[in-house]
Amino acid sequence: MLPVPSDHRGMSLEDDTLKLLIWRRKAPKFTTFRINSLVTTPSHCMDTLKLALLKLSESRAASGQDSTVPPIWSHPLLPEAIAYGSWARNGDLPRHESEVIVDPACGAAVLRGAHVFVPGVVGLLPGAKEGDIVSIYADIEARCKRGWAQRLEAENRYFVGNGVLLMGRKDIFCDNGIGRGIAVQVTDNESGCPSLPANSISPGLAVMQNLPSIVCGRVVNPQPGEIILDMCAAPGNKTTHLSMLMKNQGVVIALDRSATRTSKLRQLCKDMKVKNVTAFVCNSVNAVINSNTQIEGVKYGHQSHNQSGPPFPINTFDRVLLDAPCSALGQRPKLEQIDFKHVTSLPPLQKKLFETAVKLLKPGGTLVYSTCTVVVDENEGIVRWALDHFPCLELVPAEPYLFPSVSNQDVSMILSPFERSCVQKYVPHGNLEENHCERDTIGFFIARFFKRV
Ligand SMILES: C[S@@+](CC[C@H](N)C(=O)[O-])C[C@H]1O[C@@H](n2cnc3c(N)ncnc32)[C@H](O)[C@@H]1O
Repeated sequence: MLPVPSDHRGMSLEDDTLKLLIWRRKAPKFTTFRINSLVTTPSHCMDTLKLALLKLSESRAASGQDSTVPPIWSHPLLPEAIAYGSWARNGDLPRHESEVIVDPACGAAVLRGAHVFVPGVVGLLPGAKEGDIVSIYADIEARCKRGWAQRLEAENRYFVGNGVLLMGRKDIFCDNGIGRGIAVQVTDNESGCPSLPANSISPGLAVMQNLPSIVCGRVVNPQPGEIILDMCAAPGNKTTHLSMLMKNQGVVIALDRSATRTSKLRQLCKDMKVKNVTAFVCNSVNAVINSNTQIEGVKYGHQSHNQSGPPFPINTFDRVLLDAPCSALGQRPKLEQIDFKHVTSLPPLQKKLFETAVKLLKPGGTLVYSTCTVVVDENEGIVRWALDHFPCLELVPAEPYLFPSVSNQDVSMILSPFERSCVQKYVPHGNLEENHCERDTIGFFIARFFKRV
């Protein structure tokens, strides 16, 4: 069901895909990190970030830009979450004659504070040369082939920032494949998000993670010594959070269908000194031993587990996180068009994965279902289906709550008032000027179930 439901805080997004598109294009004004308490403290990371922001602000002051250091906070309920704000802005950024066209993913990265790397560039006007001051536009309609040499019409492009061109066409669109390095040093982006150097916080000390994803790990609430399944785990942001909450004690089994993403997960575990995660490349739909072939008496104790991959016997895990593959319409900034066919193809896969999750969960265990989308069929629709199909499941409050659930007509027809009060949903809201890190964030959905004994 699209578009997204209305929001009780005021703005209705029903039947208004355009508003969703506008919201997706804006970067949240806050950049959130999750601190790895296995190896560091929030205050250490906040001090490091403060220093990095101060340095940036000095260089901005030197070039005459607004240099008020963005605020930095730690979250009162989630000590592992810290966030910093954006540069203040008086008026619009100037637009320059010389233009660089980038692909939508590169455009979104610029809005998040990145520079423009060569592979992201699709177009540059003839005659553009190193040292030119340029405006950067994203090719939101995917009109340009690599090497494009004209201006894009206003309705097909989206302004993301300004910068200094560091190389000309010849180096960017070189004949022998794709060049490397920074093509445009971004001096100001449209979102005001600071361009902190990638290594501002050493790898392993913290990861950039949106606030609702951090809440999701807390809703799972894993305990030291338990055995946890993370069914769609890569690249491991939530897996490593679970492990951190368990103080590295117990077992986390991380599954993902993508081998490349699973390698990233393993690397993240290494960087973060996470020791109780074992990862497997696996289609999680098939992660349960078929009931006909179930091996009686196999115990997945903490010792044997490291050697034992999927499929697993039924009733194996204390807690299961199903952070499902989804349409990701809550992710922002995103500059691509929405692929509606893809959106409608997802609930059948989500249901198959859910069915496996229920089988693998121990009676008395906790199942958390989450997505980073705002589509009702992928969220409340799955909860309704699950409650109707699995009498063993009970919907329980997805605490801790940062956001109350959403009430609107669509959702009221699917979930009862009590059920609506249990789930947690982050949705776009009307006031794009909202200035709060819990409100100006990504779209996300969390539901928690208890499996009756
Ligand atoms: C929302 S992302 C997971 C993000 C991850 N939980 C984190 O916090 O870093 C969804 C993941 O599901 C994986 N996936 C998709 N279909 C799957 C399947 N049938 N079995 C296992 N993983 C699957 C994708 O490869 C992708 O990595």
